[in-house]
Parts: sequence; C-alpha cells; structure tokens
Amino acid sequence: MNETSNGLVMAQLEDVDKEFDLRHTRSIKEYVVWWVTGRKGDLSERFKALDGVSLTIQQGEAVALLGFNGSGKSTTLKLISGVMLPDAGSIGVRGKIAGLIEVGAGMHPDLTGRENVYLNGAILGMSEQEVDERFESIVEFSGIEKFIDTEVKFYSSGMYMRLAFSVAVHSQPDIFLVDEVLAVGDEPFQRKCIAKMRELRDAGQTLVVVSHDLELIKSICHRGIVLEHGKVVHDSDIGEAVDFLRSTMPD
Ligand SMILES: Nc1ncnc2c1ncn2[C@@H]1O[C@H](COP(=O)(O)OP(=O)(O)OP(=O)(O)O)[C@@H](O)[C@H]1O
Repeated sequence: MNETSNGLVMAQLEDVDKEFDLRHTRSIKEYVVWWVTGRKGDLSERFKALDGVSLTIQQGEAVALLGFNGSGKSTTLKLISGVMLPDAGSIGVRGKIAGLIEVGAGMHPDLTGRENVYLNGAILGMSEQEVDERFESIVEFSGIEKFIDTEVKFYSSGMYMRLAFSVAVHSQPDIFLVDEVLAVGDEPFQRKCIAKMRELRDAGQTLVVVSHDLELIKSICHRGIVLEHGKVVHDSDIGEAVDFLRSTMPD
C-alpha cells in the first residue's frame, strides 16, 4: 500500500470474497437417505457474504459502511480487523487497529475488569506502562469504577461495551472500527461515545463505522460505502450515500 494523491492508504481490500457454510436443517429421514445413497451432494451450501469487494480507506477518513441486514458490513469490518481471513482477494492494513466489533470479544470472563483492561490493552498493542498511565482515564471514561474489581462474567452487556470501548479509544489505534455494538450502551454513554468519535474524527483519526442509524452516521462520517448482497454498489460522500440507500428502500 502506498501514498495516493489523496493521502496515505490505511486499508485496502482488492476483489475480496468471503464465503460461509449455510447449514440446512434436515429431517432424520432426509439425513438417512443422504447417507445410504452414498452421501451425494452436500447438506450445507456455500454462501458468498462478500463478492468481489474492493475499497480503499485513506488516513483521516471517517467512513460508514451502509446497507441492509446481511449485506456484509460486519464481515467487512472483521476482515479489516484481521479476526477473519478472506477466501479470495487481498487485504492490506497499515498500523494498529482497534475497535468494537463484538461485545465481549477480547475479554476473559473469569478475570476482573481491571485485569481485562491489561489483557485488552496488550491485545491492542499497549505496553504495561502505557496501560498503567492510561488506566485511570480508561476507568473514568467507562463509568464503571465501582465494578472494576468484579469478574466481567457478572457484567451486563452494556458494562462490557463501556469497558471495551474505553480501552479501545485509549489504545490510540491507527484505524478505529466501530460496529453496531454501541447500541447496547445506555443513552448517556452512547452520547459520550458519539462525542468521542467526533473528537477522534476531528483529530484526524481514521474511522470505519457500521450503523443503521443514518442520521447519526451522517453526523460522524464523511464518506459512505453502500453494500448490497456482499457487493459495493455505491461509494460517495456520506449525504449522497445515505440518499442512495434510502432510494433503494422498499416503501
Ligand atoms: N460466521 C458466519 N457463519 C455463517 N454465516 C455468516 C457468518 N457471519 C456472517 N454470515 C452471513 O453473512 C451475511 C453477511 O453478514 P454480516 O453480518 O456481514 O451482515 P451485516 O450487513 O453486518 O448485517 P446486519 O445489518 O444485520 O448486522 C449474512 O447473510 C450472515 O448470515
């Protein structure tokens, strides 16, 4: 990945495919017939969640991935973050990536909030000293001071998310990814996260956000990429992308 006329490329997907197995529920009779007839055919079907996706994200861009349920937004984020590998095509990313993709991911249930801050911090590339220095601010932002020495298996999903979001924003990543998970936070915390994302955007942080809240996303992102059945069907400034998505909505 190189510098383009628009700036430094932070993430680049070229002709990426991602397939999953779609398992069909079969009756025992169907299963027995399939077995005795020599197991011809497959009880599961391959399904292309991403089909030839190419996109480039430059440094400092705040990009929204838009699309209806199942269009491939979260899969794209997971591929950028590296938690999933593509079946075809190539993916290049620059620098440290952090984000909130799945609530609870990267947290160990039997460890306390405090221990998880260190664990998560290490996963996100922070040294122990960096976590020490940022610990107070991480806990303060999360607002769960009282529960920081409680094992996280006793946390609510909102509390998990608060802690995970807080560690992620304090890890000073080069690319910050946020999936719908914000939705599990209560309104005051959601507002705090949104304000933080705008602050990061204004400071030139590269952001990739997935949300169905189109007005919210318009207020955070500059650019919108619309996915439909695993393909990029539109890529423009955010206002136009939201209009495009709305124009494809059934009445
Ligand atoms: N681990 C998996 N195993 C099987 N199928 C999967 C898996 N992950 C995603 N899929 C399928 O891939 C397709 C795309 O899913 P994805 O979660 O990327 O969509 P999305 O655009 O984020 O949807 P939503 O708006 O509902 O969150 C869906 O049909 C989904 O069922």
